Amino acid sequence: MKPPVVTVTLNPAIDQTITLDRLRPGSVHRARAVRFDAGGKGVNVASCLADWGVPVSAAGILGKDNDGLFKALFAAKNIDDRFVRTAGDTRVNIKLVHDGDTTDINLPGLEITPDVFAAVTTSVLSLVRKGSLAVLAGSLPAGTDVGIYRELTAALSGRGARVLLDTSGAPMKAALADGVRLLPYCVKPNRAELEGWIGHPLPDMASLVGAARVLLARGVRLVVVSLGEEGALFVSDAATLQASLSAVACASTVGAGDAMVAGIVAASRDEAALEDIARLATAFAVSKLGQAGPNLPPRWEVEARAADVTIIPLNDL
Ligand SMILES: Nc1ncnc2c1ncn2[C@@H]1O[C@H](COP(=O)(O)OP(=O)(O)OP(=O)(O)O)[C@@H](O)[C@H]1O
Ligand SMILES: O=P(O)(O)OC[C@@]1(O)O[C@H](CO)[C@@H](O)[C@@H]1O
Repeated sequence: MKPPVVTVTLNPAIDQTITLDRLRPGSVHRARAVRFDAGGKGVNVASCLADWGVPVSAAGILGKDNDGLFKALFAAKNIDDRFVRTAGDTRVNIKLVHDGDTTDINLPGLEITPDVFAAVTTSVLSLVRKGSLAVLAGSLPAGTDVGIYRELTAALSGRGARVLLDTSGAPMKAALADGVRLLPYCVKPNRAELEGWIGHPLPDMASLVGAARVLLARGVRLVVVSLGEEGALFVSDAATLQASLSAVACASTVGAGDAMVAGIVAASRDEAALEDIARLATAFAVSKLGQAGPNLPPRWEVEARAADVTIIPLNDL
């Protein structure tokens, strides 16, 4: 049996997606539709993995007063619910879909006490073994020590798990700082997150690849830089390539990056080569764009898209 896959979401959210004809700041809007989805980056990754047929445990911290949507998602998709419950409500993040775009308003989240973090760490470590894939994704709840992803990465790597980190700002800096000994196997920043990490603009492919290679030199094995409609860069010691596919439909861009992480996990679990990781991750992301909520369409659709992905080698950059 393949080693277990676990996702960790320390700051999950209920996503309230509101569809507007157009957004005009300062005016009254009449919404066309609203929906609520259990979300947060690691929850979305788990949801897409479950759709693909990968058994997955979802861990992290949920407010016990409004966990109904999460329970329903986990039950419907057979996701192993390992969330620690704490007092209060999980945050509700607002996603405005308008003018062919999405505007996110993300709230800070619950205040978490150290004993809750200790319980999460114990639970996550009990779920992995050598070869496991562990996804650490999203922001941290208010007041959290920014080193928590660095510490979790070290503890998980010490158990032989491969860590995929998708975060931004100070927690990303702490986990990927010069001199940190145990780094994630994979990171998936978007352009703004990578610019924030390196500290200057990355206006073209050459500068993006250069920044990704700084991370490789530190010890990260796979760097994926997601670039919206330009696709994504996949950079490892073996090769550098850009993968893209036109989106046919866009129900919501929320969670496209998380679907991409799920595709990286699914392909890495099968020890796929870099080009196949890029194909599957891109197919997951573009397939999710056509779905409302953190969901994938049927497997055959995703497989057909994977075959259609355009791959451009950039080894010479
Ligand atoms: N308009 C688009 N056309 C084609 N592909 C897209 C488009 N938007 C997103 N994608 C695909 O989805 C991937 C992830 O999207 P994006 O770069 O927006 O991630 P992100 O910023 O991490 O998103 P989020 O945090 O909302 O999940 C891209 O690398 C690309 O493959
Ligand atoms: O505030 P964070 O943790 O950075 O991001 C949270 C979030 O925007 O990420 C997911 C999309 O990637 C959503 O489900 C959720 O609302």
